[in-house]
Amino acid sequence: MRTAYCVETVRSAERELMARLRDGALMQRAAAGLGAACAELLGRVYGSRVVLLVGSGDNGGDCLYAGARLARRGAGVTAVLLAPDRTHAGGLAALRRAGGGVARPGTAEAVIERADLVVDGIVGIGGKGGLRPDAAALAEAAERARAAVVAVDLPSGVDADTGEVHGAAVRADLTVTFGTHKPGLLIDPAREYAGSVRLVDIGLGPELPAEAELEALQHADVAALLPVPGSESDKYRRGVVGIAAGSARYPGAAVLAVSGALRGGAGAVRYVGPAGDAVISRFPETLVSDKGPRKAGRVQAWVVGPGAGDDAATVAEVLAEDVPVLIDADGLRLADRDTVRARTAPTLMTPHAGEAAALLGVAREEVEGARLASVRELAGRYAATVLLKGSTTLVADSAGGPVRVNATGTSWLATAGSGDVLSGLAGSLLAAGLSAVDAGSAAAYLHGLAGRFAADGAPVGAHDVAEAIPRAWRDVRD
Ligand SMILES: NC(=O)C1=CN([C@@H]2O[C@H](COP(=O)(O)OP(=O)(O)OC[C@H]3O[C@@H](n4cnc5c(N)ncnc54)[C@H](O)[C@@H]3O)[C@@H](O)[C@H]2O)[C@@H](O)CC1
Ligand SMILES: [K+]
Repeated sequence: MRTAYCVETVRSAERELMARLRDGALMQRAAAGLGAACAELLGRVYGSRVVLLVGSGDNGGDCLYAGARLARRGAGVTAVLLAPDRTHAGGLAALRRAGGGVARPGTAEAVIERADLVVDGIVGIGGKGGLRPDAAALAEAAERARAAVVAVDLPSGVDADTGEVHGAAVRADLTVTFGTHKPGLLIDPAREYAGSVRLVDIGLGPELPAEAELEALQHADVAALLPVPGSESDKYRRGVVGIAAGSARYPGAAVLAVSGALRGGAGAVRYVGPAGDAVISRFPETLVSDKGPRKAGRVQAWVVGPGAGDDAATVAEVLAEDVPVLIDADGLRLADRDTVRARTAPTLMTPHAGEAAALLGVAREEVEGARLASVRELAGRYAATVLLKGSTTLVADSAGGPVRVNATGTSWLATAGSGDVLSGLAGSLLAAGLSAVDAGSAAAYLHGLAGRFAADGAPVGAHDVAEAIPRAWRDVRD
């Protein structure tokens, strides 16, 4: 499991740890890890040109000490100081002792333009809001330059706790972060600014609380969640998932939701709705019923909404069932909020940013720019588990606990019907007995991986993604 902690938690863990260490020890650990990562990126340190962008806090201190390490190995290191009178004194002295220098006023842009590597120590977890104009100018110069950019702890200008980016921020190729990931490094849009992320252990682990603010499942975590039939299993014990989806106008949504559900681990898939013929001709193993959800027979979890058009009655009927329900697509618009809130069985809602924006009454860009706040707000409003789809999918539960973030997705997944496959897959995992948070995050993980396998660098259709789910499943369990 990859975990991320907010600034406040990091600060208090650091205080605990620093109380037991000599002054400056943590910064030396950070600088050693940072220096090593920079050296690796440079390949040849001797003779390389390194420019340090140095703000007035400890982030600048890390940067200066790492720069001193590179200077001792023969790099030409120049520091650009944003606030010369408030620069970390120890770090600057170390850089000078190692043979590094400070850029003369007015030469910053020229120095950056000639650099092989720019190290961004403008601001770290002490940052507030978008970069100030003088810092923003340096970030822009670094973006224009051909140099590789390494961010210290965080790309300067991104919000560590939320992943929001307000105004200019540094675009890094690599971010070297200390002690723990910060939520912003795993959530878009900030994640994109971070490039690849390397975590340097500075001994913070034992001081961090057991429960993180954000979690990202890895292969082993997903493998442990996936249901495996035992020798005594029959289809009912493995779970029956009901799919109430599709309409005369959108029969394909039903087919795709069923295609995801068949690969999700439930023992049987029951389909209810007007697209029965289309479903059965593609997937003859589906149990098809035209009697409506209540009379469909045994179901351990329902998926309602994909391609549902305006069929509010079916949505209401499903929500009245006392089993886990996944609401997607049209169902999100048709579901009555108070009814969802009053449910005692789990509810998992799976909006994309546009659907989430409609439910929240804000613009789509607002949701995309503040994904963490949006998913939490929706979970609270509906007293449900909410999976917000996107380049970094988030899953939040109204009861609190860590928000899950999924990063296996690929932009090739932004294709019609891909969400229907996900809802079937997640519904199937719900029927197999996973909690709403686990079902949502394991489904997002498998779906993302399946998308990568199916796409392999080329456009794919949603049915290709569904067909690649077994491969994703095997890959995770290997
Ligand atoms: N606290 C610790 O134990 C450790 C901290 N470390 C480093 O220290 C950093 C935190 O240091 P600080 O608390 O000094 O804070 P920072 O260095 O992150 O930022 C504070 C400085 O940035 C300026 N600033 C804030 N917002 C700005 C903006 N929007 N535009 C331009 N300038 C802005 C402030 O005026 C202040 O001088 C971490 O990110 C990490 O790099 C590491 O050395 C490891 C140990
Ligand atoms: K930084």
